[in-house]
Amino acid sequence: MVERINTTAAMVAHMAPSRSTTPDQLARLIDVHLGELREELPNWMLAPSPVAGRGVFATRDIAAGELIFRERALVVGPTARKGSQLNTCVCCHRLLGAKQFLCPHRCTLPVCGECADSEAHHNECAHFQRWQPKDLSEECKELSPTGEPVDVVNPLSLRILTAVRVFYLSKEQRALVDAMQANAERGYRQEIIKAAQCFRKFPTTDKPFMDQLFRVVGVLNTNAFEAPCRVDGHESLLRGLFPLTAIMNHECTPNASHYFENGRLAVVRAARDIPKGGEITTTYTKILWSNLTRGIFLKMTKYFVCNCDRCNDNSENGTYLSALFCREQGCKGLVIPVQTKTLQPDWRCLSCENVFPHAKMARYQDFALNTINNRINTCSVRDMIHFINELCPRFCPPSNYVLIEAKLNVIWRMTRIGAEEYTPEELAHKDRYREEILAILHKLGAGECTLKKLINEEIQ
Ligand SMILES: C[S@@+](CC[C@H](N)C(=O)[O-])C[C@H]1O[C@@H](n2cnc3c(N)ncnc32)[C@H](O)[C@@H]1O
Repeated sequence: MVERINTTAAMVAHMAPSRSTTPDQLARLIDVHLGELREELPNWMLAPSPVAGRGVFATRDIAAGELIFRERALVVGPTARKGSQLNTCVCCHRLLGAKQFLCPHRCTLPVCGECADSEAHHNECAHFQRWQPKDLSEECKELSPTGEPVDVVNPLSLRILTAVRVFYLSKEQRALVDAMQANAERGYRQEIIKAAQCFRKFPTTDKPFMDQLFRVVGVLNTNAFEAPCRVDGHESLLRGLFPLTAIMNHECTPNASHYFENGRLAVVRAARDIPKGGEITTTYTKILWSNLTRGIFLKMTKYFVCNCDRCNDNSENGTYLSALFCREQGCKGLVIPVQTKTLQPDWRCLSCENVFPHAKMARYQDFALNTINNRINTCSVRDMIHFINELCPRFCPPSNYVLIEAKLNVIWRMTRIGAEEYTPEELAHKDRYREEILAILHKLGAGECTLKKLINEEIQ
């Protein structure tokens, strides 16, 4: 039975923080959370990490491909990202009708008829009602071409739902949330301030509650994953907190890979052999991104600078994923960043040895990125293959990560269910792209990573 909490004060009292969770307490909370998914003798353990904070470590040798753990989400909710279909039930994640899909109890959350009266929706429904959401449907009536009322969801209030759900977890589950790292980032406050504007009675003056909420949102932004979920053919992205998966620290070519089953189960496997005592790592970025792109992403979204071997090698294990063409007239050499420990390096040509300032090369990289991404968004697969093979080589070296990602996009589109028929020549290009990407993953030492599995098993 879900506990019913009726006032903000009761929620806060129920959510009292335990500031200093010891490693033993954290391990116990994780065990309780794993429940029957916890192995009797796990091949992992939690320990302080030389990389950052706590980490996950191998208790014995683990072979590549071996299962490390499976974990159910502690809490999930809608990501409500740009481009998400907001008319998706917040409980069962089914696609709802296009016009009327909001909860009949006027909490303004999109929910199906069955879930509207379910135990799972009860607390959050009452909670949103108490905050008195502003009803956008009335204001946006004129947007409907027929003048009929059309339900409208504010993505900002929808995104706060995962945080609200944290307040209704059990005491031990909330102690686990409280034991997780929360980066203190001012941008996270904006998320709450903007959400507050969607309600008439958001308790903005209730400092203890707001402090709790800021911390919960900090925990979510530091640790939550975007986990794909498919229900009746409808795909949505869930914002899911998987505490054990989240405790794994980042490495740009990690020794473990994680994937999600229907948004609610995380599965972690060894990508390479991991020796007893070794830290088990995962990646917070895309594996094919260049050093600079990963560095900027980690700095801007996770607030740290990675210092792994791959980040410290400006040839990027010989993959030259950052490389651009030399800007010197007549030279078609490859230019790569010189220094590795800065996000604004000088760039040097491997042929003529000329050095270029970062600003110039960053503009060139942006041009390549925008040109290729514009094509991806607007071109058919057939035109994309022509563009990649005939036009890209004029301005972008074949090793550049943007071009590699474009090839991955072509493979992906060609193997989608319901994709059109392709000529033998087009299929041969697809196979060549596959081989190229597998060779890059091999050079990176990525082992049995998720992308390799995807390329070999699903997008052949
Ligand atoms: C999801 S937490 C990882 C678990 C964290 N170590 C803990 O003790 O809870 C993500 C945070 O861990 C730290 N972190 C993870 N990988 C790192 C790395 N390779 N280098 C530096 N900091 C890292 C960063 O502060 C990052 O924002």
